[in-house]
Amino acid sequence: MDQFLTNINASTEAFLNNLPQQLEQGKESILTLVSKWTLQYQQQDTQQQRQRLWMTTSGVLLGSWLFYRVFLKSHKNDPSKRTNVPLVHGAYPIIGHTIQASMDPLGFVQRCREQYGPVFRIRLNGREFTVVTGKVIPEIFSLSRKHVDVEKGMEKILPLYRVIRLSYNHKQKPEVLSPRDRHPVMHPLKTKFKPDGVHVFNERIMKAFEEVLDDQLKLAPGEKKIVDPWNFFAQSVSKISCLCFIGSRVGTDERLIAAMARFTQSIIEAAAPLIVLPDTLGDMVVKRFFSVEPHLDILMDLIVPLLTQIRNGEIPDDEPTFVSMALHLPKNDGSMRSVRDAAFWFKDVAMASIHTTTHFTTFALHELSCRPELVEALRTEIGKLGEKRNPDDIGKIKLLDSFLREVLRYNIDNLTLLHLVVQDVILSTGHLVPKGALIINALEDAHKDPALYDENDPVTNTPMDQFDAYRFMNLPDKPSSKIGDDLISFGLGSHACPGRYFAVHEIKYVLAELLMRYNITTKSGARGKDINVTGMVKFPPKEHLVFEGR
Ligand code: HEM
Repeated sequence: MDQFLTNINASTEAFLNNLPQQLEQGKESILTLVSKWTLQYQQQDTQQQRQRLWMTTSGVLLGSWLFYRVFLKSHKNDPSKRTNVPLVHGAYPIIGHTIQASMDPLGFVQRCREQYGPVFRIRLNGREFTVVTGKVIPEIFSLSRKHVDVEKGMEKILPLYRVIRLSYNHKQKPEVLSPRDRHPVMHPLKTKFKPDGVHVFNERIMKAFEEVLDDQLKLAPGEKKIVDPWNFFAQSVSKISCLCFIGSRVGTDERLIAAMARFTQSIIEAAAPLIVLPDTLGDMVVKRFFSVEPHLDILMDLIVPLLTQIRNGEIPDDEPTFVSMALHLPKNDGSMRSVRDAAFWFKDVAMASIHTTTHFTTFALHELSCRPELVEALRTEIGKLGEKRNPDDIGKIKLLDSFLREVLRYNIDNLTLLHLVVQDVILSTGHLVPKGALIINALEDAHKDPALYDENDPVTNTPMDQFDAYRFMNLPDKPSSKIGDDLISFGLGSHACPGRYFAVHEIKYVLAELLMRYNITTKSGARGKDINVTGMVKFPPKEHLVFEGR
C-alpha cells in the first residue's frame, strides 16, 4: 500500500514538475492543429462539411483552452497556495460562488464576513478574489504602487484599455509617460476641477442641458412622455461633458456627443469576449466585431484640428477646457506633447466621467420617482432661488446635497475597485495576501454596516440599510463630494476620483432642473428593481419613467 501511495505521489510530482513543458507542448500541438485545420478547410468541398469541421475544431480549441485555464494555468504560480486567507466553503467547480453571490449579493458578503472574519477568499466567474471588508478597506487604498496596481486589477476583469489598444493602436498608440511627467489627465483635473474651480463651467452646463430639454423634453403642462432615463442621461451628460471638456467650437458636434454617450458602454460590451475567449480568438473577435475605432475616429477627427489651430495661434485659446489644459501641460523635459497625443487623452476622461455620472444620476432619479414628499421639499428649497438659478446656488442647497450623498452611499456596487497585488502584502489582520492575488472591496457592506460607526454618530439615526435623504442634512463636514471610510463611491487615497467636484456640481443642477419642470414617476409608483450582475456590480433599474410637464 505504502509503495502504491509513494508511486502515486511520485507520478503526481513528476506531472506537476513537467507542467510548464507540457503546456508549451500543448500550445505547439494546438498550433499544429490550427495549421492542419486550415489546410483541411481549404480542401473541403461542401459548405456542410466545412461547417462541421469548423464546429468540431472550435469545440476542440475552446475545450483545450478551458482545460488549460481552469486546471493547468491555475496551478502555475497559484497565489491561493501561499495565503492564509480563509477560502469560503461551498464553491462549485468552475463557477465557484457565483450562484450564491448573484442570488443575494450583500447577504452573501455579510454571511461570509460573520463566519470567516474581515478578509476571505471567494471564487466568482472562474476567478479567485480576496475580499476585504469594513476597516480593512482603507488600508488597501493606502497601499503604495509597489504593492498594488489598480489599473492592472481593473483590466483583469474588465480589459477596457485592451479594447482601446486592439481598436486603435494601428492609428494612434497611447502616449508613454515618464515617471517624472505630470499626468495630462490627473494634473488638469486635480488643479482646475477643484471645488472653487468648477464654477467656470456653470454657463456651459446650463446651456448644454437647456438644449437637451428643448430637444427631447418640451412638454406642455399635463403632457406626458415615457423616458428611458439611462439613455436620456447618457445623452445629457455627454453633451455637458463635450461642451465643458472640449469647448464650444467642437464640443457641440452631434456625432461626437452621440459617440461619447455610447463610448464606455461600447467598450464594456467589447470587453466581454476578451474575458471569456482565449487571447488570440478574443483579440480577433474584438477587432472584427466590437472595435471602438469609429468612436475614436470621430474624437480624433474633431479634436486634432481644433488643437492644431490653437497651437498655431489661428484661433484664440479663450475657453478653459480639459483638452487645451492637456495641450499646454509641458512634459518633464520642457517639450510639448503632440496635438494627437493631447487629443487622445480625452478618451480617458470620457471613459471615466460619462458612464459614472450617468449611472448615479439615473439612480438618483429612480430614488426621487417614488418619493413625492421629498420632491416637494426639494422644490421648496430650489424655488427659493427664483427663476434665475445656476449650478453654484443649487449646489448650496443642503437637502439636495444630503440626498445626493445618500444616493452615492446607498446605491454602491457590492464588490468593486480591484487591486492586483504585485508584491506580497501582510494586512493588519495578519493575513498574507500574496503576489498575483486580486483584492476586491466589499463596498456596499462597508457603507451599510452599523458596526463601523460609533453608536452616538448622528449618521446612524436611521438604520444604515435604509435610504434616508435627510441623513447628512445637519452634518456640514459630510458634503456629497467628501470621500472617507463611510463614502467610497469615488474611491479613496491617491486614486480617488479627481472629477468628483465637477460630477456633484453637474448632477445636482440637472436634478434640480428636472424637478422644477416635470413630475417624474414610475408607472407603478414603486421604485424599480436594480440589476445585479454576478453579485459584484449593480445597475439602475431598466424601468422607464413617466415625465409630465408642470
Ligand atoms: C458620479 C460620478 C463619478 C463617480 C461615482 C466616479 C467614481 C470614480 C471612482 C470610483 C474612481 C476610481 C478610484 C480608484 O480606482 O480607487 C474614479 C477615478 C477617476 N475618475 Fe471618477 N467618478 C465620477 C465622475 C468623474 C468625472 C465627472 C470625471 C472627470 C471630470 C472623473 C474622472 C476620473 C478619473 C480621471 C479617474 C482616474 C483616477 C486615477 O486613476 O487616479 N470622474 N472615479
